[in-house]
Amino acid sequence: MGQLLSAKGLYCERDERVLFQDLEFTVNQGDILHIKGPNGSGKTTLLRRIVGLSAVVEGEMHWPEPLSQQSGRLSAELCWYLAHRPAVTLLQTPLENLAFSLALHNVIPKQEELWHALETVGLRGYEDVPAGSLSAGQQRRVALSKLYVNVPSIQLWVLDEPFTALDVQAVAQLEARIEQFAEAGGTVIMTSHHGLKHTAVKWLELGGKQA
Ligand SMILES: Nc1ncnc2c1ncn2[C@@H]1O[C@H](COP(=O)(O)OP(=O)(O)OP(=O)(O)O)[C@@H](O)[C@H]1O
Repeated sequence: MGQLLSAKGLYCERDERVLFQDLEFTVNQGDILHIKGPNGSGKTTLLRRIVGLSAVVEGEMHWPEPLSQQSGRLSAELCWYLAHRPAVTLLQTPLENLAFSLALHNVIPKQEELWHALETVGLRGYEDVPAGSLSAGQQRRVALSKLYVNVPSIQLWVLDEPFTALDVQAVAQLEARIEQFAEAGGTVIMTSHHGLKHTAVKWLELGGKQA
């Protein structure tokens, strides 16, 4: 499978503290790249740079077409980015949140696909409850539900601590879904303090070693 991202000479300094320097890595289609490191080491900062939301990281990042826009930045329509705090609209129901996320990517799924995704993440029965009335783990499940809708245009998942607040069963289910996406040729770049069991995971440790 082809190369998806190559990054070279990445440097980031915050409040006169160097978070990382001379950082270099490549990501291929089908890879799961696990970015590790202690709290405050710059994992979220790096993910935000990868999806083009942060300008504080210097250095080169190259995406092949069609993943890159003319500016050389990642094209947002080809990627799901799940931020550390679930991007869930609290006044909307899980069903509305999911439909809205997909619509932003110009995806209008069949109603049964939405129900299936919500059922898979254990939110059947809660589809009409405003997300603000759900628990932290359930809100995380709302954000994750889009990963269970098949969107052929999405080639990359960028996930920041996706296991936060999930129970043991939901963690195992999400791990399996990540593996399934990668086995089908999708690429995952993620942070997690939770160790992944998948054997094909590549990892990158900020301030540490790379594999
Ligand atoms: N907007 C900001 N302005 C100034 N400093 C910031 C900003 N965002 C993050 N930082 C600093 O950058 C450092 C790295 O933060 P970041 O969130 O990338 O770490 P992390 O490795 O993801 O941490 P955690 O494991 O706790 O999620 C922290 O020391 C943080 O204070």
